[in-house]
Amino acid sequence: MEQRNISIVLIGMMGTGKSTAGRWIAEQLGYEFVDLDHEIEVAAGKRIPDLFAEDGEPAFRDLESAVLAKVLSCSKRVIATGGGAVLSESNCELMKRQGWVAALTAGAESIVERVREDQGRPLLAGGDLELKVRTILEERKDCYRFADVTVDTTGISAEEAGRQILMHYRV
Ligand SMILES: Nc1ncnc2c1ncn2[C@@H]1O[C@H](COP(=O)(O)OP(=O)(O)O)[C@@H](O)[C@H]1O
Ligand SMILES: O=C(O)C1=C[C@@H](OP(=O)(O)O)[C@@H](O)[C@H](O)C1
Ligand SMILES: [Mg+2]
Repeated sequence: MEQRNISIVLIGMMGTGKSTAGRWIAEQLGYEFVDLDHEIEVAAGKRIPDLFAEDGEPAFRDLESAVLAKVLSCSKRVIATGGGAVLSESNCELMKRQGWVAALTAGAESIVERVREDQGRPLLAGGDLELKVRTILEERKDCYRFADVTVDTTGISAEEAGRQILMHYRV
């Protein structure tokens, strides 16, 4: 597929700025912005915390995979995935085959600051936030390596992260 039309898929830990940078990149390119979490909420008819609480994480993951396959069927999209979409190997294979994949990273302290006020992430709810962030970062540290490009967002704005991704995409 011609790289200039291929959909951009953003992966990375919660709070690395996938949704924020993704929306900005889509605006710059005139591509459609798709937030996978939003599409999952529409498909489920409920918010993500309710989906986790009422149906469980496995049900969320199944829906995540189904919605991912659907949104990857079109080019000229910027797709912000959820941080755990990479936990399924078949999801990763699909992203790699159907999209151009950019991974966002950030240090644990930055992530904690960014997600602290947001109650929308059930995996980070309750207890010691920093410990949860560090544990999940460690558990998933190898899951984002398959990306075509990786951008560290620590200390830079979401817009600057988007700019760096676009520079690589346009090459
Ligand atoms: N590069 C950045 N620097 C500072 N804050 C950011 C940055 N990117 C995103 N944010 C903020 O961090 C929070 C989480 O961003 P979000 O885009 O939802 O991340 P993700 O989709 O990766 O979980 C939001 O409040 C957002 O405004
Ligand atoms: O990392 C994860 O497992 C998750 C990340 C969230 O998306 P963001 O990465 O956009 O926060 C959302 O999909 C859900 O709460 C689970
Ligand atoms: Mg997001």
